[in-house]
Amino acid sequence: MSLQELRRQIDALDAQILDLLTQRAHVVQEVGHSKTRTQTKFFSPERERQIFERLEEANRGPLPPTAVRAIFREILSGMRALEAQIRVAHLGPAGTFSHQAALDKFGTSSELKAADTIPDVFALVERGEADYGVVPVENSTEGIVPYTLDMFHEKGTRLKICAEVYVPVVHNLATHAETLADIQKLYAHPQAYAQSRNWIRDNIGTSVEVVDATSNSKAALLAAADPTSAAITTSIASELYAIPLLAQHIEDSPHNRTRFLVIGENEPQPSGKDKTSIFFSVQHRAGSLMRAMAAFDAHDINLTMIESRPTKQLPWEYVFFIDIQGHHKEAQVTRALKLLEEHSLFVTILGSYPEAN
Ligand SMILES: O=C(O)C(=O)C[C@]1(C(=O)O)C=C[C@@H](O)C=C1
Repeated sequence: MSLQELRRQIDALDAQILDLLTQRAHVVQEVGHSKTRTQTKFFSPERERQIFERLEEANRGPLPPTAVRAIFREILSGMRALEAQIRVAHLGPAGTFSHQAALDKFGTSSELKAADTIPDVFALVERGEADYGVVPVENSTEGIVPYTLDMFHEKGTRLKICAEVYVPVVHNLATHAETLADIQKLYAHPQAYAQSRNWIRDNIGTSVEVVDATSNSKAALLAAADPTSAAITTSIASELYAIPLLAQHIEDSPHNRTRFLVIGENEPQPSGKDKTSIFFSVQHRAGSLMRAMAAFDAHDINLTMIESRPTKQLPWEYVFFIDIQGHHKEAQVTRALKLLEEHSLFVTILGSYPEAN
């Protein structure tokens, strides 16, 4: 078949896709009206999880699952915006992994706002200036982000966790220099540098001057102004500051990822595959933590994270953060949490939300 004929087929298919999207958009507008009447949250992470899961099962290729996901992430973002403009605060500045996490969850049709600190992200949502917030909570190689956990027990936020997102930690080398040999200065956030140290040593050498930057995004901004310098940065920051990527995936560990939480006033219903985050405290006595934790074993509940934080009220007293599989409305989880309560000073549920696909 000629190129012209193949392109005619593509045009006809595009017209059908657009027609179907328009039909879908009309249905979503009706959902939006019904949600306005019943005062239901427009963002429904449990429903979105089911949509992605169904698409993944139905996909027979040749489009890879990541491509189907990316396409539908944007479709859902556009559809959601027909119901309401969703405002999302994330840890800034723009161009960082938190920005990437917010885009991965909400797509480009949402209104994103960069906040200076993790407490600022919470404050924007608490004051109603954003509908949701996106904050980092743990990294697979560096461990937890204490500032985020402390917002729950120390600062006592009323916000709930309503979704989670995992973002692979991908570092790139952005520069206006033509070759690696032309690079004299390297701007990098200390963590990004530490995570790309071997690549830098093997490819740029040890004589390059390394200058600390406060974020991956700031590194790109600084390097964009000087063609003899480079930055370790994210692909969105390289787009944002129009500085080309000379090398991609310079991170030393390909398995490093960061988990982000979406916080808001939304309490998703069970999706079929959920997580529940809680924190609790036990008496400062031998065996009390073990007796409390036995609740999960007794009800066959799987733990995906456990972390302790000092109470900061009395020295050497701790609160425990735990993520379990299941939704707190599911009978087995309800029973386990009741048993946990019997052996704890207090138990606070931070939210039940769909597990990231
Ligand atoms: O099913 C819903 O609750 C909708 O609002 C529709 C829809 C969609 O486009 O499919 C849009 C936004 C929600 O987050 C989930 C799904």
